[in-house]
Amino acid sequence: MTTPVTTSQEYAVQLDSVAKTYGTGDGAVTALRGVTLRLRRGRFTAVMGPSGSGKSTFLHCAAGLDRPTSGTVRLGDVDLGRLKETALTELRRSRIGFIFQAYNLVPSLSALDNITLPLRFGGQQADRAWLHEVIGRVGLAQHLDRKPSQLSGGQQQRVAIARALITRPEVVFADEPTGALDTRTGAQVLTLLRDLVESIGQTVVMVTHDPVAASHAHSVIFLADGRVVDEVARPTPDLVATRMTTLGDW
Ligand SMILES: Nc1ncnc2c1ncn2[C@@H]1O[C@H](COP(=O)(O)OP(=O)(O)OP(=O)(O)O)[C@@H](O)[C@H]1O
Repeated sequence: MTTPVTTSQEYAVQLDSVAKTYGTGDGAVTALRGVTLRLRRGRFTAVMGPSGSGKSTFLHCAAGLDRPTSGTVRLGDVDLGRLKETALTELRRSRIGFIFQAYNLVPSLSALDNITLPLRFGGQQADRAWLHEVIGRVGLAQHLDRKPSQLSGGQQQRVAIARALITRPEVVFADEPTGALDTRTGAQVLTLLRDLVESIGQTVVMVTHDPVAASHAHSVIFLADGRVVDEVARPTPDLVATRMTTLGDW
């Protein structure tokens, strides 16, 4: 019998005993209480949990936007806790993609300039072939000259997805990416994310409140009171909704 070799290459992100407390003394709030988690490469993982369960805190710590109070977060082989602030900023720009509920596009820039912004921040030129592929995948070829205000919500989120992909990041973190979209447009965005995982092997981690959104993922991790309490593979909306009702308000 051969023992499977577990290498860090198998996992895009690894959290070990991650705890996060905001504030000190009487006002201290503990948002994460020892989260240990491995996120496999090339998978679409959803993170769910009741309001206040620590989802945003988890995302911020896993993506290097915030530092845990204790424990370690690794992106591939890199221990984020060992990086100085400038190195962490550069890692976020070049190796992580972000998609937010509110799109977070620069209003004065065209769709094309928004998409290539992470490259320009790094003083890099766009790889023409990759830029072309990304624009094609998100279906924006006809709208590249438009400013965000001239685009629908779904189109703006597609710009944000293209921007997240342009540096070929190891992981894309999405925070309620369909929270501001109607059901149909939201479903299109989720299908696009899943297609990116299936076709180019993009690793995607998404925080959501929505069982239907979570059902587009390969698996769903459930948080409650700052802890991982369950994981469901091949989720369906019903399965996710049922699990959520046992976890409290959401
Ligand atoms: N900057 C902060 N300062 C103090 N407490 C915070 C801060 N950010 C979050 N918290 C607290 O940490 C806990 C977890 O918050 P977090 O935002 O991670 O939960 P969440 O699951 O994302 O919630 P929601 O679904 O409502 O967005 C909550 O009790 C929250 O009030």
